[in-house]
Amino acid sequence: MEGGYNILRSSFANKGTAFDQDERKKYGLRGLLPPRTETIVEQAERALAQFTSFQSNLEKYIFLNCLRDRNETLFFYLLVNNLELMMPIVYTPTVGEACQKFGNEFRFAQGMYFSSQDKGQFREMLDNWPHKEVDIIVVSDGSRILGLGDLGTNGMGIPVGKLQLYVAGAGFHPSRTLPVIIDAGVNTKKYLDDKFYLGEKHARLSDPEYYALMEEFLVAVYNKWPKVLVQFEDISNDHCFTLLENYRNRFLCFNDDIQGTGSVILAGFINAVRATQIPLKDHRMVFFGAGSAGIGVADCIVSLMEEQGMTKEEARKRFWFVDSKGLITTNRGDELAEHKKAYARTDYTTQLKSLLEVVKDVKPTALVGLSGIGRSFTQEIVEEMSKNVEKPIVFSLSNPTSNAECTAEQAYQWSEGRCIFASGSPFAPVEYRGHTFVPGQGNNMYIFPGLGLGAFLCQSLRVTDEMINTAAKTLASNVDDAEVITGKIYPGLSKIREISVQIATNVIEKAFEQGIATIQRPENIEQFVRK
Ligand SMILES: O=C([O-])CC(=O)C(=O)O
Ligand SMILES: [Mg+2]
Repeated sequence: MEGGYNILRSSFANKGTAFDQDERKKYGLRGLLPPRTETIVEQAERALAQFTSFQSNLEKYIFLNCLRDRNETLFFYLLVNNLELMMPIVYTPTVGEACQKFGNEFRFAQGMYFSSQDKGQFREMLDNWPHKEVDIIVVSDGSRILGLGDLGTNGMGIPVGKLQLYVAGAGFHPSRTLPVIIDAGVNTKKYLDDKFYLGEKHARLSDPEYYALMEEFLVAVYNKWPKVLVQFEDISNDHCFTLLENYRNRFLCFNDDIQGTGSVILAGFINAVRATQIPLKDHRMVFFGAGSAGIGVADCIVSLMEEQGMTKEEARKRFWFVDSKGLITTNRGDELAEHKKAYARTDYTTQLKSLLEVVKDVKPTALVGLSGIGRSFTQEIVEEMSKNVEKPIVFSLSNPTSNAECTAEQAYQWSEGRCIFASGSPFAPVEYRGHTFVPGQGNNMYIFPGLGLGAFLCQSLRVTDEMINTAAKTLASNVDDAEVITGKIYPGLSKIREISVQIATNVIEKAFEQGIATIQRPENIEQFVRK
């Protein structure tokens, strides 16, 4: 096949009806398109009408990704101009359903896949990627997709969705983004038995085999694209902390669930502290869920407490972590996973087995859910908590919506409209006793596009805790005092591109301050970012 037809079949080159008459002559497109030339505004109007005509969110998701497969330019134009409407489709929560049904709904491949069958050949395989330059990679092994568990290769929707936000939220070029799945097996029986499942059908690899695969992948990637930024995403707790420790000082990389979520919740917490007017050092925080996100968030809050003069030990004592076995203590008789040890309480002789018992005992100012267990903040728990504080902070952060620890409506009702609420997945505004509450979305989507852009643009040697802390403060400062008093702790989503500029600018400043930016210092960093 030759000429114009190939252009129409390439999602990057294709402009569809927007090719003008001169272009149609030049590229051999005459006769291959309906006669009238349209502007992208007209094309987008039609695409929006088509999007709206679908009933289910999953159909809308499929429509958008198929549109992208035909015409990247139109897809991103539509997304950027309808971000608030389409974010819950291309991203959380619909992307979760799309991952669960990935094998059933598969139409065409996006991104790249590497499995144990390909061992020793990763570097060579990278040369099959059609684009010369890659600036950013999001890589998952599908082992902990949102709060949905081990989805194996079906998890590809997450790297794809995150990178769409890197483009829409921070201006990365679509052709320079690469979504990746490392297929290391799957432990979910449903997928092993599913005839439409597209990953390798075996149990997950042993640790040595797994780490060898990851090592081969990262070495291959940095050999081919030395400047690339790698974001680790939705990797289970047994591996994600080790991977981050192994690679954070070796390559330019970060883990979005530990550090991105940590940063975004720190931002929300900074503003919740402003709203409650209780000093940071006096907060008592009960965390339900001690995985990547829970520990990542606590570490970020601890770093802010240290900055304000507390020692690490004092700061960590303000946290009470609860997991499936109850309050995490040093003496409860089980072998604690390494990442939980720093937050294990040493001051309990009786074992508190349930979240309710812990809330009764601790009388927390903040209750933070990153457990992946839907509706685990019961009426009794939220009411109990609300007895003791005027403005209880209730963060129900697990994704997608079905896994939120409680809904926005429940939190406002059970706290009699007093709580400062945020969730990981979006909730609609809630009417309660004549008042409209707009729940904040404490989702790492506010942080990773700007953080990644800043770290990549200045070619930082690594992503430091200070850069992550700076990103959080920048996000927090986007809500003013008058808004904070009403319980609004995150800015509106429509501001996301502007926020990404600010975050990237401040992250670059920080990298220069720390002496780890490797480009020549631009005269005006903000203008450099905007360009
Ligand atoms: O993807 C999201 O919405 C946030 C996130 O990283 C997760 O839940 O794992
Ligand atoms: Mg994630």
